Amino acid sequence: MTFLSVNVNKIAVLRNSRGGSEPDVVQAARACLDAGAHGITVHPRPDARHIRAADVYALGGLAGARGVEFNLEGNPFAPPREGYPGFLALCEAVRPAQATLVPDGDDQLTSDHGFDFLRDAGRLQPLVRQLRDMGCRVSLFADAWDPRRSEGIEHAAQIGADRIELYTGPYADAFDRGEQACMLERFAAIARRAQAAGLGVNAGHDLSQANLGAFLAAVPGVLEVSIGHALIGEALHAGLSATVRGYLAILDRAAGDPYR
Ligand SMILES: CC(=O)[C@@H](O)[C@H](O)COP(=O)(O)O
Ligand SMILES: NCC(=O)COP(=O)(O)O
Repeated sequence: MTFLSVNVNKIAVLRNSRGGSEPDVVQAARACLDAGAHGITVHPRPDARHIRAADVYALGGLAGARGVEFNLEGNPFAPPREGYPGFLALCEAVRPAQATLVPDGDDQLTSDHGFDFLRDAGRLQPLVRQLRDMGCRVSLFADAWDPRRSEGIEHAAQIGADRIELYTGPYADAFDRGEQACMLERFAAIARRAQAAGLGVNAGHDLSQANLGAFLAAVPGVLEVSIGHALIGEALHAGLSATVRGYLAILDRAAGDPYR
């Protein structure tokens, strides 16, 4: 069984667009867990464009109270700044069940590549150890489509990581073009190599109800998918009709009010 961890970054995007606290990320996370999601993911960015440190603390508390996995994603090399204490400091404070390290820069619109393990293993090793000492399972964001980056995937196991997370953005793009077959073969091959090295395999980025089934059918043993962007968009579409009907019911009641 593959676990679903819902990424609630996009709820915070909406909230921050108006200031204030609505829509509330903790309430959204609670709804996801009530519906059966296995965990909650957030990927706070140093510029606090969506998830803020306070959200991380609140969601960590919710996950702890509900006994579900909290997956905290981020770049461990990004320096702290005002409003962002740094990835390791956040992990120290909330002790997420899983820390997913992602090598992205502040200037990126979103995550778009995994680690180059041949190059990055040395500097990752002490961080992996620190996070494991905090009690976190450690997962490293990994490419499957770019042979140069996935070349040293076994190094992830050698430096003590528990899992990799396959960056599925290129798969989602290929799926949209109807050209996913060759991409799926590459993902399946890297997943098998990682598993042979003793690593668990997670996956995420741009997965959706349209492309998830084919991915899981082709790639063996995926332990967890973290999904946010498409899931929150799909949830908006799924909920729009009912919400509009709710407003119309209010207007109907008001029209029948003789004191109006
Ligand atoms: C690592 C990954 O693929 C996701 O965490 C993704 O980066 C979400 O981040 P944004 O919501 O900022 O795009
Ligand atoms: N790790 C991937 C994630 O958390 C969500 O990515 P996306 O579904 O928002 O693209």
